[in-house]
Amino acid sequence: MAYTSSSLHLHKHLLLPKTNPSSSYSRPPPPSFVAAAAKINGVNGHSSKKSPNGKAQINGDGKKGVNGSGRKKAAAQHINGNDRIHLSVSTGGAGGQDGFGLRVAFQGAPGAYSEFAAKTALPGCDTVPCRAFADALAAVDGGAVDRAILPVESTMEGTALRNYDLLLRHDLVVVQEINLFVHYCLLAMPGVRAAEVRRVISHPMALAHCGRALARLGVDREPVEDTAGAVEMLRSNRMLDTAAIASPRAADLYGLDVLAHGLQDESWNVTRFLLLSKPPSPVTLPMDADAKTSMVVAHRGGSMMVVLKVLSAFSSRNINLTKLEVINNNEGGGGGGGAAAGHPVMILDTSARGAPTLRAFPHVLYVDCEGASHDPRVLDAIKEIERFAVFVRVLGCYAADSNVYDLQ
Ligand SMILES: O=C(O)C(=O)Cc1ccccc1
Repeated sequence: MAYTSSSLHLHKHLLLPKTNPSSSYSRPPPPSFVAAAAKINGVNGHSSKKSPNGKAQINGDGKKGVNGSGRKKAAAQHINGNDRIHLSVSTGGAGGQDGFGLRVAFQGAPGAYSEFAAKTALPGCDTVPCRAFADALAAVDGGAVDRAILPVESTMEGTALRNYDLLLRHDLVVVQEINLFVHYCLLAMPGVRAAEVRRVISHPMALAHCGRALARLGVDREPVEDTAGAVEMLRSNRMLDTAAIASPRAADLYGLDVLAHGLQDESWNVTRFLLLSKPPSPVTLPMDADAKTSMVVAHRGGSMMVVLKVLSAFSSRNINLTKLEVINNNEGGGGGGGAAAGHPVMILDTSARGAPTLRAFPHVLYVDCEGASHDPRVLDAIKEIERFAVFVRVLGCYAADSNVYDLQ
């Protein structure tokens, strides 16, 4: 038994045709983004504690973080139709909140991509490293932090089913989405040459995204918890035959050499992250905001018929879908990479009176649509789906963010 998963429609902005970044970089940024850049530059270093050497610390553990002196201006690219324009920085997302005073849990060591995503979403936040994604979600669920950040899909691999599994087991709401260009570098201890590298360690997603480059190098691959953790491991163990795949920022933070840039098999490599909070959602969307609603639909099977009915519920109301992922645990299906391959999807049902219960569903759809969850058209579509579905849970309603941020 294994999950089968078919993604019918990935996040629409991640599917835009590739453009040549160098040609779009020459465009001048619109004034509003210049203003935002100035604001963020003032923020840097303000929220972070300073160590005696003037470097920023995260959680007082002496590690440098992305806020403070280690952080340069974050570049953002705005997508207008097929047009990519090199702009400047995130404004902090929905409602203009910059995240001051908020603690955001992420999986990995300081310098992990998830941390960059958190700082992009909420530049003023304090980031809290966690060993595993499950720990980050438990931290926000248990009230130890205010938010958690989770990568949920990438242009190269589609939905990160394991992370969806985790999300569904918790009573958390999606409050923001962030799309990040992910550039991978090959990092090694100072002085180590590429020819001396026998083994490459990194997060499994990073190893998968760089499969062709690693095959060319003819090295062994070893998965570790996260990209920055791999870099930290190299440095603390002074590994001279091993390289790590991580960001150029991680190279700066940990003082490693960059042996190669742009290791990813596809140049258009964007990861979508979700920022999660305990309900009720602390984010109030302006009435005129472009919103998105994420939901999970459990049904009795017969996926294609159900998919047609779901499509009809939205299309008859002129609502666009930005994601539709079909999850089945049919015997003999190709693996979808979910944490519990061969097992039903476990979803926390928070709708019933009394304590929320974890329920098992073999047939599930992950759906994102345009529009707010309180929009009458979206409400009606959900009502229609509830007539034939076993269970529907709205995972959150948040500002649609068509930016793709580039932290290179
Ligand atoms: O390992 C990291 O740095 C992460 O944040 C997880 C990850 C890995 C690869 C792409 C995006 C996120």
